[in-house]
Amino acid sequence: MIEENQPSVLIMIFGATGDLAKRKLFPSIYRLFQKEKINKFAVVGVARRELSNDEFQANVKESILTFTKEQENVDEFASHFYYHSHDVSSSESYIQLKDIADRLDSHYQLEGNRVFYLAMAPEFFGTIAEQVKEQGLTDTNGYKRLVIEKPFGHSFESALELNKRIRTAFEEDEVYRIDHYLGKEMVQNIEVIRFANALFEPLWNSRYISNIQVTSSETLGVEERGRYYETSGALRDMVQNHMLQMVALLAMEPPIRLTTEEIRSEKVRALRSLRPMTKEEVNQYFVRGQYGAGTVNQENVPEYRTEHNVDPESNTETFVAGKLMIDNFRWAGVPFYIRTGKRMDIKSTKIVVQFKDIPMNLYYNTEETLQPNLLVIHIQPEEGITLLLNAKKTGGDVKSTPVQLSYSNKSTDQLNTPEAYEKLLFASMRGDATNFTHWDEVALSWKFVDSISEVWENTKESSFPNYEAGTSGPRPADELLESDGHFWWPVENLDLEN
Ligand SMILES: NC(=O)C1=CN([C@@H]2O[C@H](COP(=O)(O)OP(=O)(O)OC[C@H]3O[C@@H](n4cnc5c(N)ncnc54)[C@H](OP(=O)(O)O)[C@@H]3O)[C@@H](O)[C@H]2O)C=CC1
Ligand SMILES: O=C1O[C@H](COP(=O)(O)O)[C@@H](O)[C@H](O)[C@H]1O
Repeated sequence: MIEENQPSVLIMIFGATGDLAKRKLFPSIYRLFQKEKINKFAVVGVARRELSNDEFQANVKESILTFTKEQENVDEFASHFYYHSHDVSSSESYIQLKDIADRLDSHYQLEGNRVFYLAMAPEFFGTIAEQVKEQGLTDTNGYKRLVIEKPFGHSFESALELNKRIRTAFEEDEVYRIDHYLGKEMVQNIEVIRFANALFEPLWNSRYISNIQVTSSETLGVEERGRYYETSGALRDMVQNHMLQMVALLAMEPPIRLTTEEIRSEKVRALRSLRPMTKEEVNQYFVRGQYGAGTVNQENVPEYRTEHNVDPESNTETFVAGKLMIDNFRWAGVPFYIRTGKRMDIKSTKIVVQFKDIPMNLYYNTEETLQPNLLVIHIQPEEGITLLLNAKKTGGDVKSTPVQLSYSNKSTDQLNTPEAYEKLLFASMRGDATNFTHWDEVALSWKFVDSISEVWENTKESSFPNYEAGTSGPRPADELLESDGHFWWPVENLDLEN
């Protein structure tokens, strides 16, 4: 059941001295507090290093100032934070944590509601879930929920193993697997655009749509995450979760109701319809890349293989492009192209829906530049929608010209959209699991991605590095579309401002 606003809750953050807690979690909880969405709450931060409550609260205040640039009510806010120095493998430490939790529960009247937020390296996820149960932290009168960060496993087998361990302590409906793309405003908007518009709903199928392109490009490199990224690559880091989640939302059938269960079940059906590939077909449908040295935002940047904690002969992909076919009645024959990479020319996530040409175009003779209709969903950095149409060129002759109808979220609502983590944290407190990934989605995504990684991990890519940093990726990614008679719509030309 989804609770009303102002849930009372004790949040236990495992990994409270880490990067995610500092950059995303403390600022998100602060914004919820400032918006008065929570007032009866306490946070226990858990990590190995020794800190007093005062030192921890000082860290929280510094994070608020750095990442929100605000400090109103920050002392009062930080007074809700407590710290427990803890090694995740020590049972004794969980017993002390239980004592702290019980005391805060009664002090703040939190009704026994507990969110366990795992913001630590994934190898600890299973142990923490088991320990919080064994040491009685989950024996509570209120709800108990586990919010779990990515990556959820490294393959289908490892995800299955992790899931079994978690499920010894939490039911599936108590597990909130984070995919932060599902917290993004315009990703959540996909369903509304599709299902609330008479203009699009009837056209959303293979009769009218030529292809759909989903691009998520980053200018950042691998930064300090070389050790993790070497075992992950762009396929596991971005495709298994964010990219396939966006495809599922674009491809799913309308749910019969807007409930968590109905939406999830339609997403699962869409993922089940992904056309499987044989080993021989993988490189026909998918292209991998790795960045070489280049220039990004006027700065010279090194090649991936010389980044910190990266093998100088690394076979890890930092770029993936792929063609997904969804073998069901609605999408037969319509390619869904996806593309994601690090150190590309632009930071941008966009979806382009390309409609088919009309059967007979009266303007072919007079106008060479007639374009297909496009619906562009701008996920980030700008948020909005653009519809590209053809209209009459002003003047005497009957000639057509492309025109754009644009809606920008920010300029229309005059609001800063809430950060994804703020929305997801609040949803987990309220028991709304709609924008978290169900185990069935995770399992299907891993099975699909495993079929690609099995081939890539067993064949060294001799062309690596095959794209220069600061570009739009390797040439074979363009050829993937050209062989179907398509091309990638250039994301920079589709900006809302243009
Ligand atoms: N950072 C980000 O932007 C994102 C992170 N994530 C995910 O979030 C999770 C955390 O990432 P991030 O914050 O970057 O990681 P960090 O390495 O910055 O933080 C790890 C945290 O774990 C604690 N820790 C490590 N070992 C132990 C132990 N044995 N017992 C108790 N605490 C321990 C560390 O504290 P101490 O050293 O004091 O013990 C620290 O608080 C990962 O799963 C990551 O994949 C997902 C998306 C984005
Ligand atoms: O999950 C991840 O996402 C980020 C990209 O997120 P965005 O919101 O900035 O688009 C990516 O940099 C990171 O490697 C990956 O783990």
